[in-house]
Amino acid sequence: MASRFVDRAVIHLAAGSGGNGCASVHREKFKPLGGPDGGNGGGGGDVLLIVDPGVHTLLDFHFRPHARAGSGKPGQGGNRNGAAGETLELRVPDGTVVLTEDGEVLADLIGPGTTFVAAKGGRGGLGNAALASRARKAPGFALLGEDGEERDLVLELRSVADVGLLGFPSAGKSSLISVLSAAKPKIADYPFTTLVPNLGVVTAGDTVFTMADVPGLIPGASEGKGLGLDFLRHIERCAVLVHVIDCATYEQGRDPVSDVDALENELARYTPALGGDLSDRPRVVVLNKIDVPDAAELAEMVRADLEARGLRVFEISTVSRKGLRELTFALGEVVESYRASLPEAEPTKIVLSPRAVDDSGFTVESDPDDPSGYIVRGPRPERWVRQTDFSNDEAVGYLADRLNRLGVEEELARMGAEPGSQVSIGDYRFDWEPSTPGVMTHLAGRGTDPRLENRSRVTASDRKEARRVRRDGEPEAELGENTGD
Ligand SMILES: Nc1nc2c(ncn2[C@@H]2O[C@H](COP(=O)(O)OP(=O)(O)OP(=O)(O)O)[C@@H](O)[C@H]2O)c(=O)[nH]1
Ligand SMILES: [Mg+2]
Repeated sequence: MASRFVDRAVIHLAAGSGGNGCASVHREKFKPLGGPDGGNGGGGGDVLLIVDPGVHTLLDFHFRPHARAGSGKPGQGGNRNGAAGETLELRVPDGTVVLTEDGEVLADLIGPGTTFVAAKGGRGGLGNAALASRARKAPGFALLGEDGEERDLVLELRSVADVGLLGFPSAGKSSLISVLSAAKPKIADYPFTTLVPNLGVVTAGDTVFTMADVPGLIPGASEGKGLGLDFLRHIERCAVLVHVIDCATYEQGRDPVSDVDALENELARYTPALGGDLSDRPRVVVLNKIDVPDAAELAEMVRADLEARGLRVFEISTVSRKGLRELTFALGEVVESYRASLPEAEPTKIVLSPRAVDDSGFTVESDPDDPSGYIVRGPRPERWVRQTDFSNDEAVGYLADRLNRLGVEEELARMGAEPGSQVSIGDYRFDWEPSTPGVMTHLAGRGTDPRLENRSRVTASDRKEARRVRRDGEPEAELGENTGD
């Protein structure tokens, strides 16, 4: 069969990069150096996964496993900020579980509209206007935009249904859902007809419940045989498990009791990724195909054996429709009492993001590969390094100021770093040149565009501005210290 199972997909996502900030100096006739006016780069677009009730499989992701959100535009002179990159919204079916490639569950997406930020767009870099401060009146640099996050994720579909039908291939699971609900799944006399779960809505008096027909199970499924685990995933969310047993099979070594044993054995060996335990789910046994005389006889024979195990047993035929009404109402009752036993439902989480919020910490360690080297780790130092244009001395000086303020220099000194020691942060390596804490921030040279150096005395334009402020009450560009954290 050429069909592929489409309830699992590996996807490769790239969020948009942030645009670079702009370093620009305002120019006007008679006022050639009017101050920094470089705008900020736009933020990169996120990649979002959003539950859409109109989407039922992960098929699209098989054909298009790569997705990229839009990048932010660079800032421009005249205080123009770059446009933000476009967010990419990927539509996934209800019940999609998001995992890392190592199998760690990141999110379980249930309920229409539930959204998961799968890859975060890079921040835009601040322009030199936003970087200006009292100590750094006209920065001759801007920050670089950050790369967007790139992630490889696994999507798995776990149907959200009240009742899960399980059974050997060709037992009649799809037939059963087709006679109990409006669902019209493919039914055929070859095994593994069903490759994706079919969902049906069943009405039993006042009770309405959903039923999932899942691919056929064979012994060894829990080790991946047949459709294996692809099948077993779907029952994780089902409140009630129904064994659909083919009483008319002539296959060697099979009979209703050993079929139930085989199914139970696979269930027992399966470890639900979402936690919990399948052994406590209520079970019902359906003996199918009793329109066939031999099957009816066999069903009658094994009923007592199965009931002795505490199982509720129903004899049915999806062809003659015998026993269907009784089965439907019994399932409705089991579903109702299971629902009543559940703790209060958690409200649907609308936006899920697994990332930690606190990014303020950092560590300094000696470099195992370099006896005189040190490695600085931490979200902020690493981000600041990525934002730095190393071809610009002023930008490098600004980075040093930031690291110093965070206490990185102090910690390096405490760890025994000396001038010239190799320090690695993220993908970058530096020769460490310690600055004396407290002194650097007063160095006028750093962070000031050399073209503006003679502005340390009060100029005509300063006086003019002061007059304007007295008149209008508002400075033209009073910029606080903005570090772009
Ligand atoms: N005689 C008889 N045949 C049935 C009955 N129910 C289903 N069948 C037949 O059994 C075969 C398999 O039925 P399906 O409903 O496709 O079985 P399934 O369990 O969904 O099979 P897979 O999807 O392959 O796992 C088909 O040829 C059906 O017509 C029944 O009550 N009586
Ligand atoms: Mg089927």
